Amino acid sequence: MTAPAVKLRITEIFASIQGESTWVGLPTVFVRLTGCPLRCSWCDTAYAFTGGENRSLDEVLAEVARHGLKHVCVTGGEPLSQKGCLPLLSALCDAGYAVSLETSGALDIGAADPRVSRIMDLKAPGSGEVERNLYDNIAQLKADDEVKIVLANADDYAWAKQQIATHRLAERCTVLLSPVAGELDPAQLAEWIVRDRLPVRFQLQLHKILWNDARGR
Ligand SMILES: C[S@@+](CC[C@H](N)C(=O)[O-])C[C@H]1O[C@@H](n2cnc3c(N)ncnc32)[C@H](O)[C@@H]1O
Ligand SMILES: Nc1nc2[nH]cc(C(=O)O)c2c(=O)[nH]1
Ligand code: SF4
Ligand SMILES: [Mg+2]
Repeated sequence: MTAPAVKLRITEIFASIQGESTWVGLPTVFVRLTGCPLRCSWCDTAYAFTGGENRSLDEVLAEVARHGLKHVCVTGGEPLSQKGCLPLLSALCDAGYAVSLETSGALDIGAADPRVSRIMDLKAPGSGEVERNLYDNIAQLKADDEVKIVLANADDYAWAKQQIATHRLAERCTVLLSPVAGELDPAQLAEWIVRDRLPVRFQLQLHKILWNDARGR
């Protein structure tokens, strides 16, 4: 009996410079899956909540291959909200790509192919989705995963400090602190991090510096 066809709903596939995580700066193919069960107040990708096109796994792999890059970032929307995301991740790894997964932290990361670098958000209160954090994910984090906390204000920063200490996040993997574009002054966040000697990596969304909020960049 042949395996059922893998279905994927895709918003966009594009080549750009990785703008986030420790992979920042690398030419990368982005595969943006459609749909998300969360509605973070500051989400910069609401256009991926709906729409998209049905694509087969083979069609997606062929389009990724046409870009001729080594790095692939599977994102969304919330990619793990589609069952097809898991076989997509494994097929990309089997094809020899270096794969990262951008995920909200609200869904179980445990079934993702262990070769994938999971860039997992921990939603701060300013997102309006702090209740959705799935704390069981933390014990599953590997050294090549990353936790990203996007901060909208000083309260979010205080919350992040508490989370980092309580869950000893920096002992597990890289912790990224990222300011909400247009809400928290990046320089202010950088000064807090240095002042408090936080064991984190400050991040700015590089692609927004290059191309503002353009889609498909
Ligand atoms: C669009 S989300 C898609 C992946 C997944 N749904 C998630 O939330 O991690 C990709 C990344 O962009 C971040 N992000 C979304 N809107 C942002 C904003 N306005 N400022 C800074 N980061 C933002 C998210 O926190 C997440 O780390
Ligand atoms: N250039 C670029 N880098 C990114 N890294 C993570 C992104 C995302 O939307 O998940 C993203 C994105 O949308 N564009
Ligand atoms: S989980 Fe990700 S895609 Fe969904 S609303 Fe939040 S930032 Fe946007
Ligand atoms: Mg983005």
